[in-house]
Amino acid sequence: MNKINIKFALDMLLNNNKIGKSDAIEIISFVTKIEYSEVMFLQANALSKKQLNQIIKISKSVAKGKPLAYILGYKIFRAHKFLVNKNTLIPRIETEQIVDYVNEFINQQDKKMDILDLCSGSGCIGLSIAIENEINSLVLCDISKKALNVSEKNINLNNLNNQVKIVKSNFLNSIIINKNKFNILVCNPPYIDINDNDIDSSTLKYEPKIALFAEDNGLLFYKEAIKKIEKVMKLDEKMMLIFEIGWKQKNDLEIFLQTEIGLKYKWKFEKDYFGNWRYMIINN
Ligand SMILES: C[S@@+](CC[C@H](N)C(=O)[O-])C[C@H]1O[C@@H](n2cnc3c(N)ncnc32)[C@H](O)[C@@H]1O
Repeated sequence: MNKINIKFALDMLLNNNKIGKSDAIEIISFVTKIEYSEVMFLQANALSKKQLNQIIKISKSVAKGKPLAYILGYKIFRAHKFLVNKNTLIPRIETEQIVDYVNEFINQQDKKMDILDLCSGSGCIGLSIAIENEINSLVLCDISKKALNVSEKNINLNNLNNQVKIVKSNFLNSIIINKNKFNILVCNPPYIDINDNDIDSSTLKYEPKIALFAEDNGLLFYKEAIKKIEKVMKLDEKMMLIFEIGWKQKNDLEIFLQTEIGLKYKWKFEKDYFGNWRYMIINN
């Protein structure tokens, strides 16, 4: 048996303490073009010298702190492939759960929904919803033209051109000017306090600052969206807003919700799978 095989490369990658098992399989799949789900069954397959060198090069870059998604040029999110580059945040596993809440809401409705993904980045949230449901329309909205270019590629990759539109906007400005209204608003805005020093060094070095930081202790975008509910949501139909939040932000947001919307709408907070407060959901 050829010693330079997939098993050899997997063992080598797993010796790199920055690479977990699923990333190691993803690297092998990327280099060999073997489906992710097949890699573990084909461990005896030989690797060429070129493939092994490519795997070693990727492993070294990851060891230096470069995020694997930026090296490969994509990230798997809810089993869907999304292209990413240095202009888009890398989709996070916590964010996947937003789509579960939206899917549940959509399943309870008898009409197709109009959806806004605000601060859309790669488009991973909105496009996952469009892939997993029958929707009426989806708008991806971001201030970064470069991020929108990536999301456009992701629309094409998933054959969603008919339902999805892209809008470049400073938060809700263009949406409000165009008088667009939605049943569902999903939003994972920048929410790290600009004075927060406790940020993963790789995130800080490689990911776009514009995707990370927000003023007002990181609360600026939530407050703006909550104040504008009447202007962007279809209030005479069933509606839902769902935001990803920082794990320390629930109390401050609760106080803001009490003063800003009181009993006008229902709201709740939910924890992610790691036990952190992570989602703010507002309904009529
Ligand atoms: C935390 S990232 C989220 C990206 C993607 N939705 C996700 O979950 O992976 C925040 C996004 O907000 C965008 N953004 C920052 N400031 C904005 C603004 N004023 N208006 C619209 N989008 C903004 C950034 O360009 C970035 O793509």
